[in-house]
Amino acid sequence: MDGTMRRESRIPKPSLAVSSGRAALGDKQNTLSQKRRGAPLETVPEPKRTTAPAAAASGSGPAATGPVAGEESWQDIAERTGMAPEDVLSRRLVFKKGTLPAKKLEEMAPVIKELKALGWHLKSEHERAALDAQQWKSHGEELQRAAEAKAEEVAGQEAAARAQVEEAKAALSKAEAAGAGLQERLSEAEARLAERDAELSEARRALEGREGELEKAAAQVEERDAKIREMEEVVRQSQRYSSTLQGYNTSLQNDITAEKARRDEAVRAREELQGQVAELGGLVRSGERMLALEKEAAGKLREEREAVGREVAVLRMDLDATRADRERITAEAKELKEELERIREAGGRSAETMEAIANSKATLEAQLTSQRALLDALRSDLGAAREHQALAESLADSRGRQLDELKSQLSTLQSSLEDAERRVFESELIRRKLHNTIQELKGNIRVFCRVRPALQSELEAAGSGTEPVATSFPTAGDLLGRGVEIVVPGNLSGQAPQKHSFGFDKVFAPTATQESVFEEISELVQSALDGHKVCIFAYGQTGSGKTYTMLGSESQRGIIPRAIQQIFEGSRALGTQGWMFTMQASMLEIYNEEYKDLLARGKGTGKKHNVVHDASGVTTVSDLTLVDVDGPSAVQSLLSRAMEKRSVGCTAMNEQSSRSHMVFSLRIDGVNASSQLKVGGVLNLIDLAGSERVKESGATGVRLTEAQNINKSLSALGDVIFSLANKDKHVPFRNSKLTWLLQPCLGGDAKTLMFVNVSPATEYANESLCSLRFASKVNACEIGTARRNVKTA
Ligand SMILES: Nc1ncnc2c1ncn2[C@@H]1O[C@H](COP(=O)(O)OP(=O)(O)OP(=O)(O)O)[C@@H](O)[C@H]1O
Repeated sequence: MDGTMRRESRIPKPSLAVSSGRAALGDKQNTLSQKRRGAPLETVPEPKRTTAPAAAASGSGPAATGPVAGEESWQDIAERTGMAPEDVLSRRLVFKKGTLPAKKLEEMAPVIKELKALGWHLKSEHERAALDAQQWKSHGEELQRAAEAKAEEVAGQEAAARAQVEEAKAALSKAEAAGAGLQERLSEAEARLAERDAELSEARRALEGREGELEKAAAQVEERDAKIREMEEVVRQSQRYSSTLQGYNTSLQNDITAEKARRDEAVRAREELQGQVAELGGLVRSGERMLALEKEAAGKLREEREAVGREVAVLRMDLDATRADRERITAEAKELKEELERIREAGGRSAETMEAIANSKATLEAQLTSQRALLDALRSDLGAAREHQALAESLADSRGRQLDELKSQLSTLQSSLEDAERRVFESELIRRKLHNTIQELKGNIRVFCRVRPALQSELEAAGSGTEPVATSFPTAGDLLGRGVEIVVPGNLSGQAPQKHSFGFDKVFAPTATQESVFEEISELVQSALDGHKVCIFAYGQTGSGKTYTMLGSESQRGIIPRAIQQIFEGSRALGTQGWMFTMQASMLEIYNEEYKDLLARGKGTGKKHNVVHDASGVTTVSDLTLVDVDGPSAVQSLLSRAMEKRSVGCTAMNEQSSRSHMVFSLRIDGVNASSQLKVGGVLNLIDLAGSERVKESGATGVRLTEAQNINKSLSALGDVIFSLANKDKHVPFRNSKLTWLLQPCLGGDAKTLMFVNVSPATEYANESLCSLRFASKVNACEIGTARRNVKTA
């Protein structure tokens, strides 16, 4: 309920008790006076009649002051006569002429009585009216006082409300100012965060750059390592060859002083190189250690960066929360403002609203305080994060400096390596030259051994407790890179396992690639272009990797395709010196002691062929298809054609076993128009069929015949080699088609290289031992000095 109404109801109201006898007149008078004032009838307050005037009430006063007891009152007269006071007052007494005064008095007596009663009545009415007026006056005064008090109260309330409104306004503007400050601080914090983010991403980029440099440095170190290994290998070869030099032909006595000087030079160079290698090794190791430290530091840096990133994320979350709070506060302030507006508009002065405003203000203040605290915390967090960043940056700087140092060390290393490489290259040239001279003078067949990797089937076949691999390689000493050891397991008759060591011109371990193998023979291939007869053949047990070494596959190209490519590239290079080359290729196989033309077509197929060697060492195979070739692709298509025809079968030891000896022959004729020189070289590349223990392979039928023929021809090859080694007068070249075909290579003026292919499996250790023994004999076999076929045109 409205407070004003409550207060008005408390103001005393004069009560009016109207006597029933006077009601009509009073009502009439009231009505009249109201009409005169023009005020609405129902709103006129009725004065309260207290008591009648004392004299009239008691009736004990003199006649002049009140009616005489027993006299009729005006009310009775009016009731009786029905007259109104006006009727009495306006009545005129008319006497007949001559009426006596006594009579007149008598006639006048009732009128006088009526007038007296009316007079008394009017007097009492007047007194009553005066009393009422008095009461109305005091009531009016009371009302006036109440109104004044109320006005005062209202004015006080209004002033209080106004003060509260002012206070709320001040609180609001304070809140708004605080909000604006908060906003400002938030944007500042955001700007700082953005700055921080940019700094962080820059640091991250710098770090990535450093990481890239680290990787590059690591790659360089690896490259250097590989080069050092290569250098070590070269040094070892130098060692080997320098020691071989000592034992060589006494016929070189005259040259020995010069050779010795050269050898000493090589040894000195080698020692110097060894020293450099050791030094470089130390440098590389320290570089590696530094790199490891660097990597560790980079890892720490990365962790710190991640920690900073996490802190930034937390800060961002805090900032979001602050932003949400700020928005909430802004919304509340807005609501408050709206509320104030409403209050202002309504002019309401509700104490509750004021209280609510005060409460909101207090809440606002509390929130502002907490926001301020949060901002302080944020600020301190930002400071800490900045410190972290500075630390990370200084760390990155020091890492950068270390990296620069490392780089400069690496460049020093690089230049000393380049220097060492140059020296190694020079000494390698000397070594090769020396080696070729010795080889040519010595005139023996060179032997390279290649041990293939263990096949999955071999690893699986090895029983538990049996070592699947029987071969090993010396890791130091004179035989490093050219030695191979094989352990032949013990047998049931009590024979203990036996280890056998062999040394060849070169030994390729299972890890050797096709490329590295070819690199070793490329010079030999090159000499075919110079007019030499070059013969490279692969010998070994079935499944030991002969075809893989000679032909390889599309992705792992072997010696034949690589040699062809080199010959054509070399011929093109010699073209600039005036050389013109023509080349003819042929391919044959010896299958079951028969020559077969692998390039024959139509009528040519199935023809019988004979081999003839003329006095000048030229070998001719009758009716053999000779194809002019002008590039590697032409030869490649011939190879594919031939391989389709070659006799291949599945044996117990090899799914794709070559059942024949395959001979690829490239005749190279060169003419130099300016020097009038002619050269005639031959490149024979031979993939022999594999030796096989018939008993163990369990071959029958066709496979048995093939195996017998293969073994027979290989044993004939052995006989020829041994005969040559013994310097027998008669060498049984004619004992097989193979030895007859290879006669010029084995016993003539050719440069011959034999690959002995070996399986590493313990299962085939006995066969491998046989192959290695055979190869050893071949290596010791002297076949004469290689001769270059050069004539004047
Ligand atoms: N160096 C090597 N690296 C990987 N695999 C090899 C290697 N040498 C040989 N092999 C694999 O060994 C298996 C036998 O090799 P390959 O056919 O060359 O033997 P082979 O001596 O020619 O046998 P055969 O005398 O029966 O013809 C093949 O699967 C071949 O791919």
